[in-house]
Amino acid sequence: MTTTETQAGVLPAMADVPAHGLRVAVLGVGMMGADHVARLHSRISGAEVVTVSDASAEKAEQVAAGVPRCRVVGDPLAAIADDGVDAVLVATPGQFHEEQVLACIEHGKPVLCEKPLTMDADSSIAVVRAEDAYTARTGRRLVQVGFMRRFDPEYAQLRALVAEGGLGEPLIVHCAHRNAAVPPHFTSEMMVNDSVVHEVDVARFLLDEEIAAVTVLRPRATRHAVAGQSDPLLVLFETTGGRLVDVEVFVSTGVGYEVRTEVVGEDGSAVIGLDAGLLRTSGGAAGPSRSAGIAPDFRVRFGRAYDVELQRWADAARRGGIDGPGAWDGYAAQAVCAAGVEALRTGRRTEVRLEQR
Ligand SMILES: NC(=O)c1ccc[n+]([C@@H]2O[C@H](COP(=O)([O-])OP(=O)(O)OC[C@H]3O[C@@H](n4cnc5c(N)ncnc54)[C@H](O)[C@@H]3O)[C@@H](O)[C@H]2O)c1
Ligand SMILES: O[C@H]1[C@H](O)[C@@H](O)[C@H](O)[C@@H](O)[C@H]1O
Repeated sequence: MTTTETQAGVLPAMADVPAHGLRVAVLGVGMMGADHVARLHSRISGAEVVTVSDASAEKAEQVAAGVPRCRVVGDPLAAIADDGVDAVLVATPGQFHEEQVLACIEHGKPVLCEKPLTMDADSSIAVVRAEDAYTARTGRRLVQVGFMRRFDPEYAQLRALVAEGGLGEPLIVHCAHRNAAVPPHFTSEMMVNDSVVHEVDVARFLLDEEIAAVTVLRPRATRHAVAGQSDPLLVLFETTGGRLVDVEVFVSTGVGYEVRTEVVGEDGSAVIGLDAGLLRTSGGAAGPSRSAGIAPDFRVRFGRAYDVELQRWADAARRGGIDGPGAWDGYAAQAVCAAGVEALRTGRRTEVRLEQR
């Protein structure tokens, strides 16, 4: 079974393509949503943001003011149901994704949902099933999950190298995922669910197989850790093909946004995410000379990936489909994270419970 979904085969006939640009509603215009609105408005062709919705009316008004003809709709479900909206981008906090994505399926609207698909594996599989029922009726897929690293040129190159056998059989993947800082409410569970979820998807994307078990180790914590948090963590995935993936997740480095991945194969290894010009990243708070070349956050490091992700999604959505990681990928990531949170709690190796596809 392949874990990489390409949806070109389920796109409808060209007759269904709207003559106008894709009219997008963006739900949640906080850090990511506002960034995506700006991106859709200024860098993505064939799409326009016609509606924004946010729990904070003030924030929504502020963002809408920057986009001609964009209106504010208070109720996100009304924005989804609106006939003047062709597709939806969900960038609300994770706990609202399930209801909003299910509403998109009900109204037959393509949706790009920021990660996580939902907050747990049970609700994610419910989304997979709802979309499957829609696909059985229409031949269309609607749900794309915002695992943007798949659209990053370095990750795409690494996957191509692995897929064409350039490293021989891949055996081990080493990952580092470091954030300069996180808000005070960011728990160790969130380090798994919100941060390591990207490595879950990267591992499935690079190796094209599922993750079978997760172990989480808690090394000595940094004195900068948020109260009650174990930071850093070392997370180990075992894949169904017997490969190992280790992830160092460290969210209070005080330095910058460092995301590295190295694949070690039988015939060589390849690493991405090494910022050219970087000499050292240690020594306390980031100063310009110490962190030269390191992106401050994901909006900078993955800016190009978000551009490609949204352009390809908008192009596919105009034809009524998706082009990227789908609901199953979102579900599989949640199932692995659930095992990760249990492994974090118990200190034991925990097997992933994945439904039959
Ligand atoms: N792909 C990535 O690299 C990446 C990076 C950061 C965040 N994210 C994801 O993007 C999503 C948003 O994260 P963020 O950092 O922008 O959060 P945020 O808190 O900055 O923004 C969320 C916004 O949603 C609004 N909101 C809350 N409940 C709502 C509701 N029911 N309906 C409409 N609006 C509502 C809030 O008022 C806020 O403006 C999360 O799912 C997060 O995991 C992804
Ligand atoms: O929600 C964010 C986001 O997903 C980033 O890409 C990740 O690096 C952060 O650790 C996480 O908190």
